[in-house]
Amino acid sequence: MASKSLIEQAKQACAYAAVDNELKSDAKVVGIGSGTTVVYVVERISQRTDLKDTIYIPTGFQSKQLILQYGLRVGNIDEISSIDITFDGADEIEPSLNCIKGGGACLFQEKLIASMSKRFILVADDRKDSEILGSRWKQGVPIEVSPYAYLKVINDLIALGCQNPLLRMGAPAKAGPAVTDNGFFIIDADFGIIKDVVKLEAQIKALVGVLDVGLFPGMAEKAYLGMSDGTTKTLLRAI
Ligand SMILES: O=C[C@H](O)[C@H](O)[C@H](O)COP(=O)(O)O
Repeated sequence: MASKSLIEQAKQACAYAAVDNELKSDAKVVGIGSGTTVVYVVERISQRTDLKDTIYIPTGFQSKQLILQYGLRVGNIDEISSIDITFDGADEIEPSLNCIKGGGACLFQEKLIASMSKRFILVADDRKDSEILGSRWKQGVPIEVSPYAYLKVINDLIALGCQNPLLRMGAPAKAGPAVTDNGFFIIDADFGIIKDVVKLEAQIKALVGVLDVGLFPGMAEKAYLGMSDGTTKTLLRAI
């Protein structure tokens, strides 16, 4: 069997460390994010024998399939009012743990689950480690929009200072735009270096037609970063 690339090893290391250190035996409800790094979170959880009664709340189709694939209990967001802890990936993380998410077109359900969680823990390899948002993730801020409103939102984003907002396309897997788990489109909006994350998030969220934006300010408590030398670095949000 081919050995894992260094990046995959880094993802696995940070995910395993996050689960080992943060997931306590008394956790009743656990949120599971989306993307390639949380696969290792679920893999590690499935190796535990002390979490028999725990239910797992997915953040989208991939996340739900992952929970089922590992034989864990899927919970329904309609049946719970709070989540003990959520693990999720990120596309860029700055030292204060503000982050960009949505590179894989999942962001609204992720933000919803994060907002219901007592603790929100990020797992990522060190390509996501950044001094300031917008300096490493160059694809732009992902924004989930109603298909009916996408052109109006693109024009609004230009008025907000985005040079070239792009409607994300589904090629080669799908002709036409990428469609999210909620039946919405994604616009990638490059705002360059983002100095005021809170303000930009509020401005974009206020646009009619926007479901949510992949800026997550002030939500994560801790980030586990898998480094290329095999170690894991932990970042803690200053409160
Ligand atoms: O849309 C996708 C999600 O926000 C992911 O959590 C994010 O893109 C990070 O994914 P990955 O762990 O694959 O880098």
